[in-house]
Amino acid sequence: MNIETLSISGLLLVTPKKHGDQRGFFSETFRADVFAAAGGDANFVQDNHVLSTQRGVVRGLHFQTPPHAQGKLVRCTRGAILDVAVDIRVGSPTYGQHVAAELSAENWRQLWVPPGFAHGYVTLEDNCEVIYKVTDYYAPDCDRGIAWDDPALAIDWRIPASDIILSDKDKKQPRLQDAAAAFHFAS
Ligand SMILES: Cc1cn([C@H]2C[C@H](O)[C@@H](COP(=O)(O)OP(=O)(O)O[C@H]3O[C@H](C)C(=O)[C@H](O)[C@H]3O)O2)c(=O)[nH]c1=O
Repeated sequence: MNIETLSISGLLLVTPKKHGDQRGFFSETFRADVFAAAGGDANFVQDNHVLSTQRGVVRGLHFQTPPHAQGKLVRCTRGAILDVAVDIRVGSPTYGQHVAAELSAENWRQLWVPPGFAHGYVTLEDNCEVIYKVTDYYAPDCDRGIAWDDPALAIDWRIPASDIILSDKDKKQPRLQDAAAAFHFAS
């Protein structure tokens, strides 16, 4: 399992090893000891499995506010997504900046998104399945969002805006500048 840091502190790109043979493959997709040794501070309590049937589905940008903020370890087991994490920690030197990582059944990569980030992804193919572990339970009252197309974030989703498919909720998320501050950077 290879784990590398990214341009924004706290984010990790995890690439588990696939052991292939004539039957297929075996892969340890999560190891608590390896993840912790790389700085992943996580106690996962819930697994999510999501199917998006069409290319161009954007889910996000979402986060849960404290006391139910979630860290997320995200992977794509069918198709391909562009996974995006936006630093929303007030006072962070990278506040409002993002990392975008292509996660796919092919590259087998995972993105660790700690609390303090808004998270979202776009499907790059039809029939994408995303599985992710989270460090706190679903708390609808703490569910918040940022507009996927906030011009201040300048996210290149790689899919024409005319092809983007959104939930009704995500059609009316606020821009970051208009959203209540939920996280403060602790250096
Ligand atoms: C998040 C969640 C949702 N639900 C139910 C609530 C709705 O009936 C249905 C769809 O929920 P929603 O439209 O919020 O799903 P997404 O748009 O995929 O939301 C996710 O999008 C981005 C990628 C995230 O990072 C979050 O994990 C999450 O906000 O699943 C649950 O039962 N449990 C849950 O943990």
